[in-house]
Amino acid sequence: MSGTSSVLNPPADAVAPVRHPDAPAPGELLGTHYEHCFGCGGGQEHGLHLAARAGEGVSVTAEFTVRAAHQGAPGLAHGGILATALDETLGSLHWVLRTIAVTGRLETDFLLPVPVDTVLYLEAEVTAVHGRKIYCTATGRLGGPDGDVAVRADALFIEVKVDHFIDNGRPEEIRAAMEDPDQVRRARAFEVNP
Ligand SMILES: CCCCC/C=C\C/C=C\C/C=C\C/C=C\CCCC(=O)SCCNC(=O)CCNC(=O)[C@H](O)C(C)(C)COP(=O)(O)OP(=O)(O)OC[C@H]1O[C@@H](n2cnc3c(N)ncnc32)[C@H](O)[C@@H]1OP(=O)(O)O
Repeated sequence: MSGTSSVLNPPADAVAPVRHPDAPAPGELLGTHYEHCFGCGGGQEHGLHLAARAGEGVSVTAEFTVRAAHQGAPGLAHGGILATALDETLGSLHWVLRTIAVTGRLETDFLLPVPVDTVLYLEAEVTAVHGRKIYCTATGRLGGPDGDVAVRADALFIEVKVDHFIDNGRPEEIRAAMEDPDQVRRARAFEVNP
């Protein structure tokens, strides 16, 4: 069973997404956007350590290996962790658009159970853009990039300025991030007009 709510259908005057001319080349490893991100950061012991690469067009691919720390039922990945992997992959699209955006809505279908030690092969693409609204979709497959779809998602991301994080984040982490030249460089890499 699959159905998507109407707010995830782009309006008639939405436009096709445009790959930013300075986007990383297809196949290039994107790296983390924040060291302590649960999805992609190296600084989270039980995080997903998801490694994403730029794809063709406005797309990315990623791999996530399910670990024992990610269980819900015995030996199986927790659904929320799988939704996180989809959300993180979708979030990585913004390296290719060079836009900072946050998840507004994420709708997920869980089609197959995903065992511990499985590699989930993820792919995400932007389908349309309407003002600040970025419509996108993602799949997670088992056995290889062309394997059976185990999870999928449709999502709406909303473009924000870097001030979204500076104004809302806990001051101690924001201070540390702003004092880290690598972090400032990474945040700017998302912005077309930093
Ligand atoms: C130097 C220091 C650096 C520090 C920063 C470091 C790194 C930063 C770099 C990158 C990080 C980027 C992202 C993180 C990456 C990956 C993680 C995975 C992604 C996530 O995990 S990210 C976390 C979860 N995420 C949130 O934490 C969002 C909480 N939320 C809000 O902060 C607001 O809610 C917001 C901003 C979304 C909107 O607020 P807003 O006031 O700006 O805009 P507004 O409400 O007007 O919406 C504008 C148009 O979007 C439509 N719209 C909005 N929400 C909708 C919904 N849910 N469903 C349907 N339509 C929706 C409206 O209907 C309107 O549509 P229309 O224009 O047609 O009227």
